[in-house]
Amino acid sequence: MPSYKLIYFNLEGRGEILRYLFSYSNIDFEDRRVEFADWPALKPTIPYGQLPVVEIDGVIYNQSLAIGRYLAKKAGLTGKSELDEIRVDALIDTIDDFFSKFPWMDTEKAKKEFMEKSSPQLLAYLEKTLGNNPWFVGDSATWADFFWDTCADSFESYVPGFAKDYPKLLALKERVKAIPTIAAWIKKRPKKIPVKH
Ligand SMILES: N[C@@H](CCC(=O)N[C@@H](CS)C(=O)NCC(=O)O)C(=O)O
Repeated sequence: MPSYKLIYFNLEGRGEILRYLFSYSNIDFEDRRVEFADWPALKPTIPYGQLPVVEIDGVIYNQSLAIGRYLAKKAGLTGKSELDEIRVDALIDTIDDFFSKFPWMDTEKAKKEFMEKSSPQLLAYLEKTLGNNPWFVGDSATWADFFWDTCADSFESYVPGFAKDYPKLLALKERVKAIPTIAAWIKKRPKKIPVKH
């Protein structure tokens, strides 16, 4: 088994999908959390100067979704057919587009306004895709379900209740969190630093 080290900030953010995927597959990984004060010195040593990265047997790989897809493939979480894989990737890319546009560093007001304006399109699409099924694609969980849960948790810490009108999407999050290996990870992970509102 290769040795895995995830390097990310002490946040859920873009690192948490990888922590979920490692945990789901019971793959041991070092969960290295970089302090913001140490980042300027570390940044030049990281390919493309951004986190997360994963070191596999001493070699650094970047881009969270490239790494996520590698782990999801190993776990059988990318979809059961080629067409299901398109559906899963489309969900991942759509949620990621939204995540990238979210004004993380802006004011609380700007975050709330962005959510009010832009989230209905995302949430309606996700709810329609889910329909009355337990998972977004096919009859079992995929990493798109996991990604929705981890990203929604990040949005929720800044704009509480942003998905309150979408009970099916909220129930999906609970379903992901109830998967035993994910539940075990959530129980042992470091507590989130509360966001000041
Ligand atoms: N597309 C990249 C985005 C990575 C990214 O934006 N990382 C941010 C944290 S979430 C970062 O490293 N910020 C610090 C910096 O750019 O100096 C990925 O998914 O890995």
